[in-house]
Amino acid sequence: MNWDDTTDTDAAGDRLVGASADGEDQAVEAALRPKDLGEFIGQEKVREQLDLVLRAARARGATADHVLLSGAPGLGKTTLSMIIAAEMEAPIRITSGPAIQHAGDLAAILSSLQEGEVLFLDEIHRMSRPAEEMLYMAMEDFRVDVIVGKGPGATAIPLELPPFTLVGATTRAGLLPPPLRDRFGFTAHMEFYGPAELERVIHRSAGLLDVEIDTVGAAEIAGRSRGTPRIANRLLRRVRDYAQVKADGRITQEIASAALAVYEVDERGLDRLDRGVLEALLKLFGGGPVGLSTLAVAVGEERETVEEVAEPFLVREGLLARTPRGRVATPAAWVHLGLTPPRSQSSGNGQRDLFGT
Ligand SMILES: Nc1ncnc2c1ncn2[C@@H]1O[C@H](COP(=O)(O)OP(=O)(O)OP(=O)(O)O)[C@@H](O)[C@H]1O
Ligand SMILES: [Mg+2]
Repeated sequence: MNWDDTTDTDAAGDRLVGASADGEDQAVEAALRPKDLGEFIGQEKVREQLDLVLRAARARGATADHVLLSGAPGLGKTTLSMIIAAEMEAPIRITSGPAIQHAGDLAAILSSLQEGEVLFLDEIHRMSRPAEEMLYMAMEDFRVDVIVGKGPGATAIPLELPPFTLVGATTRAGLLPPPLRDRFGFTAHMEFYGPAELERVIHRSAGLLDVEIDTVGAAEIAGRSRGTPRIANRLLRRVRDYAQVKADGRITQEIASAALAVYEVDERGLDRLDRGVLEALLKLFGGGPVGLSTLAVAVGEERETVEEVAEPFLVREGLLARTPRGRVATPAAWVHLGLTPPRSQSSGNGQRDLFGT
C-alpha cells in the first residue's frame, strides 16, 4: 500500500473527510485517545510487537528502544506515542521536526530530558539536516557535541545525555534518510483500519461522548470513514449533531446516512470533491485517459488539489488509475456512480487491461 502521497493540502480547506486534524479535532482528540495498549483498537501486529518491546524493557528496568511510527495522518501515531510513555510510566516531551530548525534547539531539548523520558518527535522527516545529524549521535551514544564559537576557533563540547526513548512519527517513512531509520530499534507501520475496527472505534467514542448508537448506525459511519479513526470520530460528531437536532439523539442507520447525505459524504466516504473528479472523468472524458491539468480545469480546482487531495483516496479505493497516458477510471468507478461505460470504452482507447478485454 502506498500512502506516501496522502497529503491534505490547504487548498481543500477543512474537509469533513480530510485526514489531518482540524481545530475541533485537536480540542476533542485528547478526550478520545486510548490511554493504554489494551484500549488501542486494531493494528494487532503493531500492538503485539510493541507490547513485547515495552514489557521486556520494563522487566530489565531499562529505557525502551527508540520507536519509529509511520503511517498516514489520523491512524494513531500521536496516540501510540502517549501510550508508550504511559506504559513505561515515563514523562513525555512533545515536539516536532518543523519546530527544530537549528541543532541548538535540539540540544536544548535533549539536555533537559530526564532519565527514561519519552521524547516524541512528530513529523520527524521535516527536521533540518544539522539537527538530524545531532540526533544520530544522541540516539546511538546518548551524547551530543555542542559547538561553541564560530569558524576555525569553534570547539565541540561533548555533553552526556540521560538514556531516553525517542519516538519518531512520520507520514512519509520513505523520506527518512537511512542512517536515521536504522537507529530506531523498532519500527511500526500503521495500516488503514478495517470496517470492523472502525466500528469499535466509533462505539468506544460514542460511549465517551455519551451518545447512544446502534450496531448498524456505527457500521454506516465506519464504511464512510476512509479507514481512518480520526475521520470516524469526526463523522460521529457530525451525525450526533444531526441526531440531536432532527431526532431524539440516538444514532441509527437511517440517522447516520441522512446526516452524512447532508454533509455530502457518500457510502464509500467520497465527498463532493472526490465525486466531482470522478464524475468529470466519467461524464466528460468517457472514463479517460485524460491529462491531470485538463481534469483539474474541468472540475474547477487547482491541479495540486486534484492530484494531492482527491486522487490518493480514489486510487487507494481502486476507482481511478494514474497511467502514463493520463487518468483513467476503473470499472468500479462506473459502478459506484451508477453509470454505464460507453461501448467504445473497451475498444482500444488504452484501457484494455483495466477492462480485461
Ligand atoms: N487504534 C485506535 N483506537 C481508538 N482510537 C484511535 C486509534 N487510533 C487513533 N484513534 C483516534 O484517532 C484520533 C487521531 O489519532 P492520532 O492523533 O494519534 O493520529 P496521528 O497518526 O498522530 O495523526 P497525524 O499524522 O495527523 O499526527 C485520536 O483522537 C484517537 O482517539
Ligand atoms: Mg499526530
